Amino acid sequence: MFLHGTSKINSKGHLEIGGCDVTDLAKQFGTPLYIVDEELVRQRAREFMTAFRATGLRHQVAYASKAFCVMAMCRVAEEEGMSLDVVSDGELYTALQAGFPAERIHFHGNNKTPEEINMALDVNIGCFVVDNFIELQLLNALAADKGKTVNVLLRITPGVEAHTHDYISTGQQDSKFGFDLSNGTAFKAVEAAIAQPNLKLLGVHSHIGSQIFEVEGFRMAFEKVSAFAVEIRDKLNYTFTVLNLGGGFGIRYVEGDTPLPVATYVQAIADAVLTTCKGADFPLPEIWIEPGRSIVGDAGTTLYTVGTSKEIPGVRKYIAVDGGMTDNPRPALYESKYEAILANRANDATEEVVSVAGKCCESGDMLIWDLNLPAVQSGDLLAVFCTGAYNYAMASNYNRIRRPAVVFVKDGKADLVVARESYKDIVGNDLIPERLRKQAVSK
Ligand SMILES: Cc1ncc(COP(=O)(O)O)c(C=O)c1O
Ligand SMILES: N[C@@H](CCCC[NH3+])C(=O)O
Repeated sequence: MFLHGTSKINSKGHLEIGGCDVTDLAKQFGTPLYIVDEELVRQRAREFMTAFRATGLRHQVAYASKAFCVMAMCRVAEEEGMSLDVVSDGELYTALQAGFPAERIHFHGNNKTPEEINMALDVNIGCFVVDNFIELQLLNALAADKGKTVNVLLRITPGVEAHTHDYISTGQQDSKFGFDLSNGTAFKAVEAAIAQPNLKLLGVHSHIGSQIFEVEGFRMAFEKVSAFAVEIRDKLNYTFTVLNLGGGFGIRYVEGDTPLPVATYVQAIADAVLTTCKGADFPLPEIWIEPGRSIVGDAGTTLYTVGTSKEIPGVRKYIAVDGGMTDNPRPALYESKYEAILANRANDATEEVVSVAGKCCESGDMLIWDLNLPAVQSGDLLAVFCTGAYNYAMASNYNRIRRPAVVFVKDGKADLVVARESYKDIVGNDLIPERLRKQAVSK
């Protein structure tokens, strides 16, 4: 059994995270429950910050809040000295409500609306990562209306395919994101950006994908990006001061996943920066990165209560938990794999192989196939590990299932940071038009 961060099995044979016995957490907060090991989040953030400091490069580590965006997490990101990457008005609003400094926020997205751009302009966010020509014009016009000049990076697709699931790989040429480097579009975008009076072009951004286990993709992306920076300097006499290499640093979900230590990724990036810039006599740029999953992924655990089971002799045994694809859509979307244990009987010997189903009315609502567990009983607690990234963030109300609560645990204390949705929340935005109300009454 692989335990992350502060997780351990206590003397009662129960899973404990952040000094809290999860069986107590289940009693106090109910299940399903997202449990976040705050210390591990902070540790991951510090690994990036420390590794960058050691390189001597000017840098920003921007937490990609899409991975898990709640106000408490924004507070932790700020306290750890990170910047913040947001991709929507909702994420921006969350960050601002949490008091995150606007000047450390970077705004991403391939279809930012005028309302979103205005909202970000009004609070003077640090940087827009511009994705396309329409946005370039729109941003300049809206900034001009407000008499402002804004920092921008241009998102380019460097033509590097990271080895990961197709749906989460973004740096290849055939992608909805960014300006294509290889066909000259990125060059035209730089010319267009420089010509806009209300935009200050800092440099370019590239993101090659997610859950990446090797440094080669980052190195290749940097080589392409830096060669582009040199080309721009030589042809347009314009020098980029920022290069952003995005996120995508992999984590260990299951046995066989082999992430590199954070310092290895960072050192490889720094080596590429130093060598290339020296070779091209290019002034050292500020390096930005945007880790999401690698900050919060392994710090999250989802706790479920087992309910029913179904055995099909000679085929398999299903056990069903009180959540599923509504709180973790990743297995259904990407065939993602997870490890799990019985949190209330963690020392019991494994006795059976079960497949873990959710409670949605959907055959594809499976969390884990073929998991070794002790003989499972109704009422057991199942802890699924590594659910900190893209779980709460991608949760839905399908089947009108209420989104679970989130607790931060640390030093034996559990703090509720997101309350479980209520029935009221479920119908909170519903309205019954007068004519239907009458019908309902007359039935
Ligand atoms: C532009 C950008 N930056 C950062 C991230 C964060 O990626 P990850 O969570 O894999 O670090 C993503 C998502 O993949 C992204 O699209
Ligand atoms: N949502 C993806 C990662 C983000 C991909 C897009 N930037 C996942 O759960 O793995």
